[in-house]
Amino acid sequence: NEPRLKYGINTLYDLMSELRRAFETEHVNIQYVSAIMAAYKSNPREWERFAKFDKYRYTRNLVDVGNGKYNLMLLCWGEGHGSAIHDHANAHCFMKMLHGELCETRFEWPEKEFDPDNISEGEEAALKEKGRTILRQNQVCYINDSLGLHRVENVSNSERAVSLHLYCPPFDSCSVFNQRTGHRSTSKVTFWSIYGERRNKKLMEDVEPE
Ligand SMILES: O=C(O)CCSS
Ligand SMILES: [Fe+2]
Repeated sequence: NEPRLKYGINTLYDLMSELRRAFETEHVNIQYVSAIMAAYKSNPREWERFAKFDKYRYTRNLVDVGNGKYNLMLLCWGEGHGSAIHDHANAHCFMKMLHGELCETRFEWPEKEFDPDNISEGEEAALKEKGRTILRQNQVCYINDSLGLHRVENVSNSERAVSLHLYCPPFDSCSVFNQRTGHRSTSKVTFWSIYGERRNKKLMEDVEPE
């Protein structure tokens, strides 16, 4: 199902329908999905209706449930907002920059299970950093658990950032890690808005595929 790419991905709608086609089969073609997402040139007029910012932390705004195969969402990062160090719950994670820049820092998995009686003191942290990348507009980044953990942050103190994330299969919780101790805990992930609507808490849980 690659021929469509030669006609280009002109709108967010094109991108969403091409992604639906790309995920029709069980096999996830990482190169092809990355190429489609890279081919879309960000146009704020197409995605600003999903872009909701919160003063204190980044927001997750559901755009499409992809026939139940994946979640496509817009993440809105105020100045200085960042994620915890996290894994991706055995799912594929594709991330495309739509506005501003984000800094991605990757980490190795903790070598040993967290031992509360033996927390490594001193500056050597339990999670080894293994690289830092500045993601710029329209760039696509891919990660899955076999590639390690990461933290994503908007390090700018003057510019907000918006990124488009696709998780396949969808998940509603992941693991978060303490960089110094390697302690792992589970974090539920929620949506600030659904299909552009800010809904009350109750409705957040029961999102049915469109
Ligand atoms: O989905 C999240 O909240 C993590 C954003 S970085 S992939
Ligand atoms: Fe992530």
